[in-house]
Parts: sequence; C-alpha cells; structure tokens
Amino acid sequence: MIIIISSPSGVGKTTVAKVLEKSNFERIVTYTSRPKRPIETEGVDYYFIEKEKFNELIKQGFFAEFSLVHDNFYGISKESLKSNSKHKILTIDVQGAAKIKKIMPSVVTIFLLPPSFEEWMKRINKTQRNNFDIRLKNAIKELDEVWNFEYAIVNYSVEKTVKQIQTIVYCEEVKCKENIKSLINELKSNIKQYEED
Ligand SMILES: Nc1ncnc2c1ncn2[C@@H]1O[C@H](COP(=O)(O)OP(=O)(O)OP(=O)(O)O)[C@@H](O)[C@H]1O
Repeated sequence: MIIIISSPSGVGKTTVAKVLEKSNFERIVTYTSRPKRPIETEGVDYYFIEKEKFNELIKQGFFAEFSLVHDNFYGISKESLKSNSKHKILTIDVQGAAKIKKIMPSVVTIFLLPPSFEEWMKRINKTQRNNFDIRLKNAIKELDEVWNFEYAIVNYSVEKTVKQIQTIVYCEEVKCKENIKSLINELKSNIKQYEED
C-alpha cells in the first residue's frame, strides 16, 4: 500500500515519515536537481542529480510525476511506486499528491494540519526554511485542497499522528477490495463441490 502524506511546509510530514520508517514502512526517496544542503544525505533526503541528467530521465519516461519548482526539478520514479512487501510512505507537496492520486487511484492520501497558526510558525521557524513568505502564501491554496484528501490529521504530537496513520493502514487493509475476490470465488466453488459430494 502506498500512503501519501501531504501538508503545507513545516507542519511535520518529514518528521512523521521518519518515525514510520522505523516500523514496517518504507519511505520513498524522490529525486531533485537542487543542490544538496550540508545537513542532507544523498539517498536519504533525496537523490540529488544534475539538471541535464534530470532532463534525460524525463525523456526516458523514468518519472511517474515531476514538477519544476523555483527553477529546480522534483520527481518520483516509476520504479519506486512498484509494490513490494512493505507499505510505502511518500511525503509530497499537495499538487504532487493530486497528480499521483490521478495516475494511481489506489494510493491512500493523508493531509496533515498544524494544531494552530502559532504552533505552526514555531515549527517553521525551527527549521529556518528559505522563502518563508512564499511558503505561507502557497499554504492558503494548499489548505483549500484538504477536501480532495481521504484523511485529515491534526499533527498535535508525532506519536499520536503516527498511531493514527497506522490505524488508517489497518483499516485500509480490511476494506472490501479486489484482493478478496479470489477467496470469495474459491469459497463458493468449495460450497458447490461440497453440495455435489
Ligand atoms: N507533532 C509535532 N510536535 C512538535 N513539533 C513537531 C511536530 N511535528 C513536526 N515537528 C517539528 O516541526 C518542524 C517541521 O517539521 P518537518 O520538517 O517534518 O515539516 P515538513 O512538513 O516536512 O516541512 P517541509 O515541507 O518544509 O519540508 C521540525 O522542527 C519538527 O521537529
């Protein structure tokens, strides 16, 4: 199962995803053409690649989704969205989430909200992100997109948010979906066989 966690900047999606990674979740690492910051690690925070290489990969159809933000490319490889034994977590901006949901309707989308404006500003300030004003301006549009998500979690504490996401996954796993069809058919044919014997 792929779980998308989206939020405006500074609400806490990266922090929450890193905690989930310690249990049975694999964090999808995305690609960027922006330079690596000193605190970032290649292959953990992003795969950092040159712009030329990024263009080449676009032409090869390597990305499921990509976007150009402030002159830097960000993208998700098709390979990383393939299913394996682990649940996957993708932290992505609100617009990216909408694009992925369109091409992969089975993804589960979660929107994180801050508990209050004051608490949110404290968190943003802690990370000392650039383009603070632009991030806040974008957040107005992003907040309106919450209605297109399946779940909305107010990120009061990381521990509680992680528990809520785990609960969502448990519930999603037992939803009536395609994967029970073969079991239902098998049970029905066993009943028929039993009746005939
Ligand atoms: N529930 C929480 N309670 C208190 N602090 C939190 C909580 N969640 C995250 N934080 C803190 O808020 C700050 C921003 O978190 P984080 O970097 O995870 O946000 P983000 O949504 O990934 O932001 P961006 O989109 O800009 O990368 C960090 O300092 C983090 O430790």
